[in-house]
Amino acid sequence: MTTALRIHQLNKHFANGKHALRDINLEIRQGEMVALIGASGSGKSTLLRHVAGLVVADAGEGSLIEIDGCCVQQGGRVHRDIRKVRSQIGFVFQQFNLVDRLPVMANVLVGRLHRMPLWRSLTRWFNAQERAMAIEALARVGIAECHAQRASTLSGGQQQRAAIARTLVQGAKVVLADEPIASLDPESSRKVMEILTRINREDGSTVVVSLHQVDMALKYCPRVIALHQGQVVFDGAASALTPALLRELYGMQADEMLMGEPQAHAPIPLTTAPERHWPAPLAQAA
Ligand SMILES: Nc1ncnc2c1ncn2[C@@H]1O[C@H](COP(=O)(O)OP(=O)(O)OP(=O)(O)O)[C@@H](O)[C@H]1O
Repeated sequence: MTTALRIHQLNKHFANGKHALRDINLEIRQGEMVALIGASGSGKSTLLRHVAGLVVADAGEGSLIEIDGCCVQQGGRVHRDIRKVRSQIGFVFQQFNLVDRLPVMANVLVGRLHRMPLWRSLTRWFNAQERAMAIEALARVGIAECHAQRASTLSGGQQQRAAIARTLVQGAKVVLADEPIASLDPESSRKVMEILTRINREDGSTVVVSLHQVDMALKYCPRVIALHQGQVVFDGAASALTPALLRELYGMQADEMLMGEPQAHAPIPLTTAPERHWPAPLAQAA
């Protein structure tokens, strides 16, 4: 299987001196569904933003990020062809990043802009085929009937689904989702995770999703990468990440990571990862 994402020797110091990412080396194969977990401030967003080329790493000979063999950034410089590489990357944000006053359809069609001739992207003139594609994407995420509504009139969960539809019309090979369920209720969270799983399975897209809730990571993602203070402290099968190991890695912070939102309904398992039942706070698990 080909490598979808390669990160080599990545370090990031912010201007205030914070060493946010430390010697990150990772390889993610095409078609994997991977959870990025870690306590608040562990570096999840910073890492995903580097992968999308939104933030540059420390200057350094060896540092490299590649998507599908194409350079995103190297040695602290974003590649000159970053626009082309970015067209392969769909980014789903915690706060959806939709234009509130525009209809849902127009928000979704934004995903096509990079594939259109310049004159059309400037005038935002979309043809019938593109519109049909947007409706189909909205149908896949279950909100086709909302296409004409202003984005601001949708619930949080529906807005996040519209944001995912935008990555579908974009044709992104790699979907990076940064805390996509952090501001959603349990039912909406479950729907969003199931949609991401379906995209991964049906389209073969690589999905990397950062999550606060360990239970959601284990439920939906066969592979988990855990960050702690900017370092990768675990990278392996979800089934290997036991509560004891989590406590070893995070100490008291593990309790907070295990206390996800209670599930409104028992979710349908969609991954090959075994169903896991976590004792609520780790403190009680010993
Ligand atoms: N622009 C910045 N300038 C300085 N420090 C920053 C900046 N952005 C992030 N940091 C710091 O880098 C560290 C990692 O932050 P990051 O947002 O990546 O963590 P996170 O794991 O995504 O956290 P959360 O789960 O709370 O979103 C934190 O200590 C944060 O304060």
